[in-house]
Amino acid sequence: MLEQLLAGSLEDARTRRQLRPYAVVEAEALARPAALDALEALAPAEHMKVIAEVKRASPSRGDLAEIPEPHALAAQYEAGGASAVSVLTEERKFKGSLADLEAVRKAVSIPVLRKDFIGDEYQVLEARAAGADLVLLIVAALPQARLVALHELIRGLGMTPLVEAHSAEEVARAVDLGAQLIGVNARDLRSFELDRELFGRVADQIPAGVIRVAESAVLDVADVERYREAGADAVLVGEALVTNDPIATLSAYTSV
Ligand SMILES: O=C(O)c1ccccc1NCC(=O)[C@H](O)[C@H](O)COP(=O)(O)O
Repeated sequence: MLEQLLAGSLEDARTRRQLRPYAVVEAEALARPAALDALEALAPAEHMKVIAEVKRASPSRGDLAEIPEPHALAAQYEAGGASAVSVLTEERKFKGSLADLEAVRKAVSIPVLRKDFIGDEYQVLEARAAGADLVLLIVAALPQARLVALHELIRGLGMTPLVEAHSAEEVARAVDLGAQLIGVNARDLRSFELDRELFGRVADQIPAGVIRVAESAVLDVADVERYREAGADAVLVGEALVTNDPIATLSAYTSV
């Protein structure tokens, strides 16, 4: 499934590129105001930080919420105390788009993450041109040389890579990259199986000074508390926010 998701996102990017060539998008990316400092926004603090996700659907859970106005949901996330907003821009299975990201960027003043299956430079430029401050890189999806190149490009454009791992070996690869923001995803993106204990097993591999994010299947305050005890600085939450009152849920999560 991960390979299909990456191939689909790359194919869709190639289609967009026919209409908006690389040089055009690059010029737009370079003309944007500077990206917001996501490392500052997500820096360890007294309480858990939350990256709140705009998520309509997913391969593992099907349709979750219609979200006709992603900008309005993102504004609620900011009002509720989120430190950053994640926008799923993958179109085929998550029903997202770059237009969602652009709308969210205009509505909030906290950092915005492009959450997609990123495999080439054009997608990174698109992210910056749309106003993203962070870009997701999934270790399992890419050979190390590709990760290094995309990590450097994201940083070179002033954005922050969120490097996502799902095993001790992938965390080691993220650390080797020099990632300053590492996410440990409880969801295996191939089988969709959830392992909420994984974060606790690998957290010590992440060096001091690197921000640790626990991702996926954070469904209640007890999950947030468990991740906090295991050393998470932030959680990335989708389903629980789009299927419940986002402000009340965020208020509870950010009190941990
Ligand atoms: O969510 C999925 O089913 C999924 C399947 C395959 C690849 C990625 C997938 N999700 C992306 C994410 O990482 C989550 O959207 C994010 O961590 C939030 O998860 P949740 O709070 O469980 O909605």
